[in-house]
Amino acid sequence: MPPTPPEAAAVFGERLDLAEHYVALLGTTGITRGLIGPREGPRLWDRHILNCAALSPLIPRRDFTQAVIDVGSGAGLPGVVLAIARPDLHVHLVEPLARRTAWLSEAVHELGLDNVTIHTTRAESLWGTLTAPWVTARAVTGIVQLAEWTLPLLSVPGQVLALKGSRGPTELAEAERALHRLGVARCEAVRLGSPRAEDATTVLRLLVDRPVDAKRFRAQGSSSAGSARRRRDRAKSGGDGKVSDRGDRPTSR
Ligand SMILES: C[S@@+](CC[C@H](N)C(=O)[O-])C[C@H]1O[C@@H](n2cnc3c(N)ncnc32)[C@H](O)[C@@H]1O
Repeated sequence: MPPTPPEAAAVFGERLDLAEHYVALLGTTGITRGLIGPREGPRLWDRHILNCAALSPLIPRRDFTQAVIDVGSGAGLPGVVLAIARPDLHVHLVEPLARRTAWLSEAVHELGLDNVTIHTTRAESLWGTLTAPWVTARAVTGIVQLAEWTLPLLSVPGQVLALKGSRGPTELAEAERALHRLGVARCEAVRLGSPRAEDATTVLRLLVDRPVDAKRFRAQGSSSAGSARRRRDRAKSGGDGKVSDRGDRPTSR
């Protein structure tokens, strides 16, 4: 297993042993069962764990439990990392592929995490049944399609936090008008500095201050304008937006 970097202690505090255990699971059965690419083993900490943990300071601590919906969790990135770093949060992992959620269930059980719920389904199928003030996602799809899938999951006020790489600000600039049309009140690209990051990390933050009606997206989803926008969005982001059962690419950060 890759050695634990010194920054990890500051991020995980007394739950560092849990983070190390999760890295060990990712680096063994996570790889053999195809949840994470075989070349990711040596860079699990830098490219995955610390990259995902960078989201944590964007969710302020409250004196009550806040829910987070992590969409397209794959091997639990960033949802499991947040659940380990932040026992004050309850994290819902949303992942449609049963093969992946089977591994996630075993991992969550082995880590003894009691602040995680796993949903084997697509984000859109939870519209009207699950809401939270925070939605997180990494490497799932382009920002406009992600907004379509996730804005109906937000309680108000609420935020989508999408982890991106150095191209994040450009992606946001290109998507801003479409995002406002979908009901986003404000959006910004937050640059996160990490001395160990291979690539600059950006979080695209979408703020919503009134409920977003999912019916609008159902209607848009059937329109040719909606389909054309999604095709453009996918092409720009490199995200496929499809649910395929191949091994995860490292990320499209
Ligand atoms: C490239 S993987 C990224 C996994 C993880 N977030 C990471 O950074 O390693 C994208 C994941 O999104 C899931 N996904 C695709 N469409 C989805 C949808 N509509 N709702 C929820 N998850 C979806 C896929 O099954 C896949 O596991």
